[in-house]
Amino acid sequence: MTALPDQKAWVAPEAAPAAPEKALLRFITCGSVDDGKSTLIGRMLYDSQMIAEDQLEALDRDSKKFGTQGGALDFALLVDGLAAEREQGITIDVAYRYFKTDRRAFIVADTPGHEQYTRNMATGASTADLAIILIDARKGILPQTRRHSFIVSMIGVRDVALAINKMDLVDYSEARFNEIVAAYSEMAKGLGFRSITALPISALNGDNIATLSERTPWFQGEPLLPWLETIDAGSGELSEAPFRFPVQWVNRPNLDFRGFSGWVASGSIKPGDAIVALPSGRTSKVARIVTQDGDLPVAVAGQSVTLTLADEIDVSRGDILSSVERQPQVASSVEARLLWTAETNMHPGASYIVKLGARTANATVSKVRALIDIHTFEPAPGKPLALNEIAEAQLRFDRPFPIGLYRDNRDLGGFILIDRITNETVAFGMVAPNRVEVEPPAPEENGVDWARLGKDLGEKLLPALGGGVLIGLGAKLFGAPTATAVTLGLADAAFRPLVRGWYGDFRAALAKRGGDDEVTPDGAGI
Ligand SMILES: Nc1nc2c(ncn2[C@@H]2O[C@H](COP(=O)(O)OP(=O)(O)OP(=O)(O)O)[C@@H](O)[C@H]2O)c(=O)[nH]1
Repeated sequence: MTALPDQKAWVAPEAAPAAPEKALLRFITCGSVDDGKSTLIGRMLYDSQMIAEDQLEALDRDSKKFGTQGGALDFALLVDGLAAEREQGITIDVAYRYFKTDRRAFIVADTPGHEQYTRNMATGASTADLAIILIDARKGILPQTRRHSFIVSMIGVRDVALAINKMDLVDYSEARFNEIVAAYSEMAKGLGFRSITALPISALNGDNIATLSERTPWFQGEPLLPWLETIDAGSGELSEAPFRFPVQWVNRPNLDFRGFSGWVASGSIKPGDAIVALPSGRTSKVARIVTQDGDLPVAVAGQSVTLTLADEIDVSRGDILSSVERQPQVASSVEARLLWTAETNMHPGASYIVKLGARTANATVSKVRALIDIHTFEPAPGKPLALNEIAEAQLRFDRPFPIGLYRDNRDLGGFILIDRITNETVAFGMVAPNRVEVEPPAPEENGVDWARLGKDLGEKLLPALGGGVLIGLGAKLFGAPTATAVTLGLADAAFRPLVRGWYGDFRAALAKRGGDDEVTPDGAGI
């Protein structure tokens, strides 16, 4: 057996005092295919000494068999667990990895770079506090970088690490790094990130991962792992927000105890505080905050507890207990962003099941207001959604829900749509203010450009026919389709070749529209 390379010790900076236990940090790695996501995660596991001796031996064996590094350790193999993806060399599912350093524990979602797996990426992002967006230093910003950045922002991730990877392949060029950072900052304007922290790295060689690299003396920032250990991402603001407690379970072990179990989605609560149960609107006061380790004097965002109330009010699974002064809206119609995740297209007007927290209802997409063009982030005319498309839409539920904006509270603003028959999740939804409504261009109706038709009639056909006045009158009296048929009927045999080509397009458009009695199926009428 070949000797394994020494596992680089991950040492916390010397001066750092024994840090208090930090909250778990959930993050996602995303980027285009082959940007090095799996390699980066493998490298982080390795540098934080999270790889057991036997795993390291297996990695060494696998690296020789499948690796891309000429026998040296190929860290991507630690993470790309599935046999199929090893053969194809791509990540096809979301792999969650747990690792910890002396100062923090992490859960990282490694998500696929391929476009058809955008939904997996969105799944990974839905629990993340932070995103590492990888960019191959040679390639710069790719379409997937834009798509992933957009989805990450839509799903509520506010802090981003822009990891410009494979710096070894661009000679650790400061100019190239700055160029990509500038382009990304420009692109990300309007995505609403709170912070973008750029780092030049080589996941393969370990540059700027655990320690600062001598090969980038120009880099003034922190290496990735120490930065991840200390960043305050995600939930800080939630403790300041109004109290929201989605009830996951009505806990009734005996006649003397009735508690409501769940987790504090935002804000804080203490015994004696007034609450309102939604959607019923009944009010009471918190009597006790019960946990396995005894009663608490206060519970804050992120804690799982059981609340007992001073009064016997009707509360069921899926209800929200809220602060009385600042209550969420209770609504049966919402504006939302939808990411379509099903292979089958959206059926306009169809009824889906909406699941928001522990509550479900019937839902219809009443209007697709605008599609979001993932390359320009600009809205385009709305239409039923296909796989991986994103739209701003209006939904109607058959009963009222307590809701909130997703960006304020994922628990009250995030939902999924489920197909009633296949039980498949067809869309992720986020309650969001509607920005725009884009209607399809008015003259184009049912595939027929009526304006162009009229223009062509006037400019080309009618002068030739010499019957302009009559046809113009016909158009006014009968409307455009009938007038066109009349025109065609009047056309002299001499003009038939001209008319036929033009008429063929027209007929195809009408056929798409569902046929028109005045037009014979094979065009034999002319
Ligand atoms: N030279 C160099 N190669 C790298 C670096 N990071 C990753 N690679 C190589 O780039 C290729 C792709 O890396 P992966 O980690 O599999 O990429 P990925 O982004 O996980 O790709 P998918 O799983 O297909 O989404 C592999 O051959 C890696 O060894 C780096 O910093 N420098």
